[in-house]
Amino acid sequence: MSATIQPLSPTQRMYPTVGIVGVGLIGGSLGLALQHHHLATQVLGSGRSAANMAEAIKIGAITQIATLSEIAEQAQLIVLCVPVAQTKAVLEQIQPQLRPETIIIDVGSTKSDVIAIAKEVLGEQIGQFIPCHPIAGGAQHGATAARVDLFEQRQFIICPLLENAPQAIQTVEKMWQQLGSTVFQMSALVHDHIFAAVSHLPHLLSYALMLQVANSEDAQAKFAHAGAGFRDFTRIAGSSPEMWRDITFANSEAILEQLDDYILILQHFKKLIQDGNSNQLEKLLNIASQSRNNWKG
Ligand SMILES: NC(=O)c1ccc[n+]([C@@H]2O[C@H](COP(=O)([O-])OP(=O)(O)OC[C@H]3O[C@@H](n4cnc5c(N)ncnc54)[C@H](O)[C@@H]3O)[C@@H](O)[C@H]2O)c1
Ligand SMILES: O=C(O)C(=O)C[C@]1(C(=O)O)C=C[C@@H](O)C=C1
Repeated sequence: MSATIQPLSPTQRMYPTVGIVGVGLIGGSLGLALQHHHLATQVLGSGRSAANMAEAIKIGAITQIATLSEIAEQAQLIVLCVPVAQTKAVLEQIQPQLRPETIIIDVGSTKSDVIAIAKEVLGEQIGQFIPCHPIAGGAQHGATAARVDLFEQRQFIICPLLENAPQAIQTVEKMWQQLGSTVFQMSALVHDHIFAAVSHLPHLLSYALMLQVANSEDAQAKFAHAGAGFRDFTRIAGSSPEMWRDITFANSEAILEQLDDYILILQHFKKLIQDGNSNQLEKLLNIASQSRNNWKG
């Protein structure tokens, strides 16, 4: 845990120059945190929107705006913090200048698709790519939403490739531990299955409920009187539509499985309500309530 990890001296910095591609919520928070913990001397940032990059400089998330070529030439660590469907375009631009000692990691919410793209673009250099995913975030997006403490007391997942050097994985692990995260390793398949259930499906459900209420004739009255339950359930419906469109299609197989199971439960609930079967409904609500109350998340 972060409390037991000693800070590094400047000479021990693992990656003196870090390049962040996509300086939004995650990229911006990483830039702030790396500098706060003195883990990088220079943080180069590359992005798609000039206004967002200006904000990234203003809040100090990056020390300099750079092109992808400059990042590939100068950074010891490159972190891809773009929506997952942008991975291919970014890697294709980095690959021609990629130095053999540079490590690339990503923070994408899906892993199998990102790994397939990285293998396709990087070919024999795939060992330099370490697939990652911080389980930290929020519904706001862009550099304005960046937070220096975003990764503290959060999980960080690595889905190592056979081609990755153990030493390179250890260095990435150590960096995220210094940022306050607890690091776990798992396969991409297991990762995508788990997060389809506990992250991707909940986001789709939240968007769906928001749509249902917003599209109803008396939407104004509903919004005017909605309380904490609706607010909690729909918080994540304010998340980036581009990011969630990409995640949904990147992990569609696992998400569809979870969606089918969820629909079965909803249909079962519907039948119990139609039949007036309050005993059975209460039994199921009890199981769910106990599971939620026992969950330490
Ligand atoms: N938001 C979360 O809760 C969360 C949590 C964990 C992981 N992630 C993953 O992190 C990544 C970034 O998410 P975010 O929440 O920071 O989103 P964000 O929208 O805040 O930031 C993404 C940034 O990438 C930039 N960008 C998009 N395409 C680009 C391109 N081709 N080249 C350069 N920059 C480009 C955008 O302009 C934006 O500033 C996504 O892959 C997402 O799946 C998000
Ligand atoms: O805190 C939030 O709002 C989040 O949705 C964060 C959250 C999640 O827990 O589902 C979202 C996407 C990720 O890839 C990781 C974390």
